[in-house]
Amino acid sequence: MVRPVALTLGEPAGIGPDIAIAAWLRRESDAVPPFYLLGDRAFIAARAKLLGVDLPLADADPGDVSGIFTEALPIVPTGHPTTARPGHPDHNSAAAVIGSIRQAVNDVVAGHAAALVTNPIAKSVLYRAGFAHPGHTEFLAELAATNGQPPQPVMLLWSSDLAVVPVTIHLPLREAITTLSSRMIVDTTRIVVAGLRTRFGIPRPRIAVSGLNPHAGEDGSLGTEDQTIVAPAIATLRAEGIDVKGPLPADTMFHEAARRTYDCAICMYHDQALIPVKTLAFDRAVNVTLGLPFIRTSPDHGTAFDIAGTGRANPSSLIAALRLAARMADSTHLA
Ligand SMILES: NC(=O)C1=CN([C@@H]2O[C@H](COP(=O)(O)OP(=O)(O)OC[C@H]3O[C@@H](n4cnc5c(N)ncnc54)[C@H](O)[C@@H]3O)[C@@H](O)[C@H]2O)C=CC1
Ligand SMILES: NCC(=O)COP(=O)(O)O
Repeated sequence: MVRPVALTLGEPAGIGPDIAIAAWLRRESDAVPPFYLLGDRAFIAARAKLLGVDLPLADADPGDVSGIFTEALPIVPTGHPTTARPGHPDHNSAAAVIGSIRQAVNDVVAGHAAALVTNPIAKSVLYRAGFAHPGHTEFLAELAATNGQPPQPVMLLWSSDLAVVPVTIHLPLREAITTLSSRMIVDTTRIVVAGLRTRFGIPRPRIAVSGLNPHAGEDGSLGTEDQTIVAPAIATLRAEGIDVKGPLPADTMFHEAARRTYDCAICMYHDQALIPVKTLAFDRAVNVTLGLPFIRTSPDHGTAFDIAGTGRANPSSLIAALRLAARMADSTHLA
């Protein structure tokens, strides 16, 4: 039996429901693997109606999904009635959003689902409801903790044009710079190399590490962190036999010819990594969390409140996330 992918509700006032519905409608044309949505059936039915879609829905258990998927979008109820209006986020939806994530993680950990795909959440809305984690990446690591110790999660943005990883993730830029350490770069890169080998079938990943400062510090005259933090991390990784180069000036490492020389770029902060990949591949890139004991992917974009409920949301990145999650779940033979 094919185990399905568990898809979370995400922020209900955003485009998550729209793209979930659109992905199911494209299940045949885009070879979308069987998935189920963890949410409120009446809410999904109302959004489909708003979008003008005649959508068959079926309440399901994860075990029933592969038999249902061709005929109806399977909904696994979470017990949280949801009433959000598109484009109008409300922190009262937080329990439904977080409940959906928790239940999906339980399903994956219990083996009922092959992988977890998350729809976008509005982080500031959840913060107002008391959510204490910067984003999914850190929350999922907390949920995966053993003996109170969360694994180090690594955010990989994957596309056929470019794969990038930010070493510091959801931090204010000032804090990202003071937090950055050689240890973080080394630990992150080790997790990336292991993930590319076991989940992506790249036996000897080629890694490019960016500098932090303009021109990677210009020999120390534009900042010393490239010499004192980044270069020693690269030396450590090289001594372990990892194919790694850098620190590379971040402004010149993403052009087409440069991209052909590496499999993944390790960057020092969020926007240094995400701007190039979202510019090159906004519709195709997938956010993957490495370092967890289960597979998690997500579309690269956010909640897009400006177009929720209008039918203009493009489901391509979600479809890529569903397909990649299923492919990664199939790749355990590479481990
Ligand atoms: N994995 C996650 O949960 C993520 C959540 N977010 C959250 O999303 C919220 C909004 O973030 P923004 O920076 O505005 O980014 P966004 O990605 O939601 O929107 C940026 C622009 O891209 C457009 N867009 C996004 N996805 C689209 C799609 N599938 N089809 C067509 N157009 C699309 C939007 O309409 C908007 O004009 C924030 O609260 C942020 O925290 C952002 C990124 C990832
Ligand atoms: N910009 C990427 C992003 O915010 C995704 O965060 P996460 O919710 O997947 O941790």
